[in-house]
Amino acid sequence: MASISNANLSHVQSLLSGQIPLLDFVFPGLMPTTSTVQPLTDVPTIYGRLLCLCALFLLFGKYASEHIGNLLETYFISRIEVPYNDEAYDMLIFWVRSQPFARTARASLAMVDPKSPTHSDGFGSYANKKLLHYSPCNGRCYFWHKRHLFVFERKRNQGEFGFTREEACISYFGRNPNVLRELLDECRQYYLGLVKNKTCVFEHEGNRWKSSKSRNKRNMSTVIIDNKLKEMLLGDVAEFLDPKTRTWYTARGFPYQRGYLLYGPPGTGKSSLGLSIAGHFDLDVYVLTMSSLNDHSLKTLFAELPQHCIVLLEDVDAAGVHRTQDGNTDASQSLGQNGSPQRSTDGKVSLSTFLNVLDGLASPEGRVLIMTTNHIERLDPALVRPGRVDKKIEFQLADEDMLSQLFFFVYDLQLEASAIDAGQQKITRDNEMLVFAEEFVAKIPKREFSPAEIMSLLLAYKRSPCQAIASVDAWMEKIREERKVMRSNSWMLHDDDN
Ligand SMILES: Nc1ncnc2c1ncn2[C@@H]1O[C@H](COP(=O)(O)OP(=O)(O)OP(=O)(O)O)[C@@H](O)[C@H]1O
Repeated sequence: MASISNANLSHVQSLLSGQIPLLDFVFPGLMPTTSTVQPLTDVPTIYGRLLCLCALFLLFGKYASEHIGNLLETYFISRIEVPYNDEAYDMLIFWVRSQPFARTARASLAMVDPKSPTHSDGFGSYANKKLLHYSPCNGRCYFWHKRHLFVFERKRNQGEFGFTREEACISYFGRNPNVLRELLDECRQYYLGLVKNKTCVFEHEGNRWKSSKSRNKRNMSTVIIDNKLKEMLLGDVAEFLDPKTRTWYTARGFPYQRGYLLYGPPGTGKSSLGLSIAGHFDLDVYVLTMSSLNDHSLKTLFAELPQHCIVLLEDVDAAGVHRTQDGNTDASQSLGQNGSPQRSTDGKVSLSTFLNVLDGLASPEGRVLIMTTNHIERLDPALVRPGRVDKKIEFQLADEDMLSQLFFFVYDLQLEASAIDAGQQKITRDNEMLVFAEEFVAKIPKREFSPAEIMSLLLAYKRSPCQAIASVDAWMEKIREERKVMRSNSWMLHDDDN
């Protein structure tokens, strides 16, 4: 028996000493491991030899599996990486979240579903409040889809400026890249279904745009401004977005871009109009917050804008766009806060960079810039010159026509609901509403209150036009009083500054 086992062992030993160079040939890089292990096969006892053999096979198994894994990945697996800052990332993640395999992943990311209610259902039950949704995270998920085996990988780590960065990749066992493209197209369709009738809003994280939220499209009819002005603006944007206009610009060497400055008192509908234009033309909105930018990030962000989008820069006067006292738009001058020129060493945006970026040399074509301000007089003339700002549109406090439109805007919908009982009754209500509207308009001085203020009164009595009319006097007193207090506070602040 012993002689058999000794013969076997010596056979294995000779086999190994013969096979190891062969293994090194098949699996390059294995040499250092095998040469370390080879002296161990000379161990005299049978148990020692068996132990060495086991260790050798384990090492070999580990190496072989890695090597085979790499081979498979290189030659038999197709893969698509999806960058975090691209909208394709949202497309993939939203789709993954909706899939059954996302619910069974062992490592998941939990987040509150923004669409779930944030309040109780009115009967004290919180069953549906702040529901969580889960998506696979930090690991691999295998799933079957349309008869193919896919792998979804996602990693989260700390990125620049303390922002969380993620990486995602989707791969499948096969050599046809179209299978992955078809899957991503399915993700795209799913995402487009989710954001249908929504305006996608992007904000910046460091030097990158990131989709922040999508909000319901705001209908143009919900922004009450002079109708002619509205039509002029819609016509202007429509003409700009027309492909023929692009060809016209290109033929003449003009940068294909458009800029609007909406100015006027607070609460007159400037931002609302910007968002409703985006909704009307189905454009995404990119919101710029100048206070968190420097020259480099501003240039990078403009360079990464897609074709045809709206760039919204609110309260541009608060970004402190000024000229130096010697009249230069020097690069060392920055868009600091409170309108005071600052040196660019503090990492803010310099006026000259801002103007260059607006001139469009580094930005993609087709962007529509909408800037809003309450103080047009504080803006540097260079900023608002034609070419940078093509149209300046003034927003005003509510006049007679706007007051009446706002009144009907709030109560007209109720009128529609009550129109179920149609006929004579409806006509009577219509007449009644006209009388109410006239009474309401007559009580409020023109150009004293903003549409936002008027809206706040009407919404407080949204079910009772009579009560709204009855409350007008007290409400005006309250608003005037509040304004006085605010004015005296701002003088006090001003005195303190001195
Ligand atoms: N012209 C308007 N028509 C309809 N709603 C309006 C109008 N103006 C203001 N509102 C309402 O008032 C609120 C504030 O409006 P918005 O933010 O658009 O004003 P703004 O002019 O941009 O103000 P600010 O200059 O302070 O940024 C919104 O809820 C909006 O619906």
